[in-house]
Amino acid sequence: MARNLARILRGCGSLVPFMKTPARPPRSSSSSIPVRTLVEMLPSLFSSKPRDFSLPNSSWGEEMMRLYEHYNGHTETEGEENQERKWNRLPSYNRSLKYAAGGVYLSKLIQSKARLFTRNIRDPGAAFEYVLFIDKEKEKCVCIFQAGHLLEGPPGHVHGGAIATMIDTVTGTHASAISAPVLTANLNIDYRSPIPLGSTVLIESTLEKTEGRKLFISCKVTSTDGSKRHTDATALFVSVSIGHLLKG
Ligand SMILES: CCCCCCCCCCCCCC(=O)SCCNC(=O)CCNC(=O)[C@H](O)C(C)(C)COP(=O)(O)OP(=O)(O)OC[C@H]1O[C@@H](n2cnc3c(N)ncnc32)[C@H](O)[C@@H]1OP(=O)(O)O
Repeated sequence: MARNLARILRGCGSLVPFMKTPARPPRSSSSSIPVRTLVEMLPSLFSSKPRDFSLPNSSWGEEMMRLYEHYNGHTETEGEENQERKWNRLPSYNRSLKYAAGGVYLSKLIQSKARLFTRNIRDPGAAFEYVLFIDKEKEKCVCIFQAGHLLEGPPGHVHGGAIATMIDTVTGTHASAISAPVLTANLNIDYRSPIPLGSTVLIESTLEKTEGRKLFISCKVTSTDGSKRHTDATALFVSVSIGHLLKG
């Protein structure tokens, strides 16, 4: 039993930042974790509160904060029929453990060290700072994205791969909110104008239709005042079983 737990926890080294890890006692052998240490670690493994990356931090600029405050819990009236759209913030964590299905899958996910790479950069503001809001009907998502200096591609501008990452993340989170788990089957991107490094932009996604396991989502990236179109995209997500995810 203790040996099995040790194996899971070794494969789980990336969880350590979330645990109140006691000072490591001397080991009797290089490959085993003392049972006492395991017992001390277990409660915090399952009760630790992960950091919600969608909450403001000190790196957020004025525009990011202004828009965050605008969308957070905000209700908009739009269209000729004066339809109301209420925006709800989606929390965002850097690990999948929270979404694990339990049993055999839980231990496999722990061993896989699953984590979301956009939420895995330690230096706040250095790369992907973003927060997503979704409407109650789950037809639309809006993301406020501040692009940090590590995302440079063309001098002074955001790398196209980083833009693709954000589009995949926004549309993928949108699709997951409707029918998790999903995988991206297809992503088409038109880059229309470069995004200045350090700027804040809006990424909006719209659910176009669903067909069986398929979700078709469109996406656009604009300046925050809407005057400049940076990028257009369409994405297809296919909802899959957890078994499909694990078999790779
Ligand atoms: C609140 C929520 C929070 C969540 C937080 C998480 C945030 C995460 C955000 C980050 C998100 C990051 C997300 C990522 O980065 S996901 C990582 C990148 N994506 C992948 O690695 C996916 C790899 N591909 C596969 O695993 C399989 O091919 C999939 C699962 C996609 C389908 O294999 P499966 O065996 O299951 O199904 P099927 O082959 O019978 O196809 C089913 C249907 O789909 C149609 N089809 C398939 N492919 C294409 C195609 N290319 N164009 C057009 N159509 C396509 C196909 O014709 C069929 O249609 P129909 O005949 O039924 O009409």
